[in-house]
Amino acid sequence: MKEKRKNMNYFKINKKLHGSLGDMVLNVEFSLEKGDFLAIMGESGSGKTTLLRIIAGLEKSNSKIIVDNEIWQDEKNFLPPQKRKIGFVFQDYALFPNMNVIENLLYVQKDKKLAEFLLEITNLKELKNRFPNTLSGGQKQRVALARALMRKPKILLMDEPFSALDPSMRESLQKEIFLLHKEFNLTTIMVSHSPSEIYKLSNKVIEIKQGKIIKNSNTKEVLLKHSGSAKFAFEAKILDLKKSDIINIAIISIGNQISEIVITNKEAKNLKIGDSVIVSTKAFHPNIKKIK
Ligand SMILES: Nc1ncnc2c1ncn2[C@@H]1O[C@H](COP(=O)(O)OP(=O)(O)OP(=O)(O)O)[C@@H](O)[C@H]1O
Repeated sequence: MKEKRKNMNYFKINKKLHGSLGDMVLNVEFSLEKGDFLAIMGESGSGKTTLLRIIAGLEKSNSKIIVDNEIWQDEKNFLPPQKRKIGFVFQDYALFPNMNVIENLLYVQKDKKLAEFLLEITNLKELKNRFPNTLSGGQKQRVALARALMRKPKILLMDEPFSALDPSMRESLQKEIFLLHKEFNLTTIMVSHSPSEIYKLSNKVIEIKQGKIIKNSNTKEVLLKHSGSAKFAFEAKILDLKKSDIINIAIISIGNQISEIVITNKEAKNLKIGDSVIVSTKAFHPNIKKIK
């Protein structure tokens, strides 16, 4: 893989991990252009968080990391975390509880002007003297984001940043992150389990399984992979299977929705509760009703 093109960021990550199924090797290689928004998906324990921590320099590993033509890590070099231009947003915010909002930002860098600017654009100005325990989840996550931007990062890392938020908070923060990513021309890497979030925010997706990349593509290609000739396709989970005299019904969950669908005898024989399935339809005239 070509690793030194201008504006290219190159990552070749290698680390032995003790996985739940025994030892496994996290071994992934990818490159990103400035301005890319990469989503990383994969089952629990596949190595996603460790990958972010290695890029941030928080874990020792046998890796090669080049960001904006600067070697952060290779066989001979290891740039410590505080020297890497990284912003890290964690799932649980990780704010300093004994510091108010603006102090949390200034701890990273004593640049009052930048801190005031970031508080302004993340709508936190009114809250700058408040302590984290008096803020809502969404507000805390916005502080974490503003703090991550204090370093003017070359790479913004986010580990499931919306998972602790309710759906409306999640949606407004997603919009904010999308705008900030564009405005600051960031290169962002986000771990996420949510296809809709990945679709809205990212332009590239990597899927990891047991430490290896099993898909690396642009977002639309990966997420619309099941469409084929079908018009709609959703990933769903079977919650229950019922059989009446004439028909078989599967109760499925799609995101936060639960639906009943009629299935054939043959399909019913192959399915059991808990299975993940693709439900697709060739409906040509969908009915769409606005609810909000
Ligand atoms: N420093 C380490 N040394 C050895 N093994 C590790 C280390 N850090 C994590 N692991 C193991 O590597 C595996 C992957 O962990 P990781 O947290 O990266 O997974 P993940 O994909 O982020 O999972 P989740 O989606 O549940 O957060 C786990 O089994 C974990 O116990």
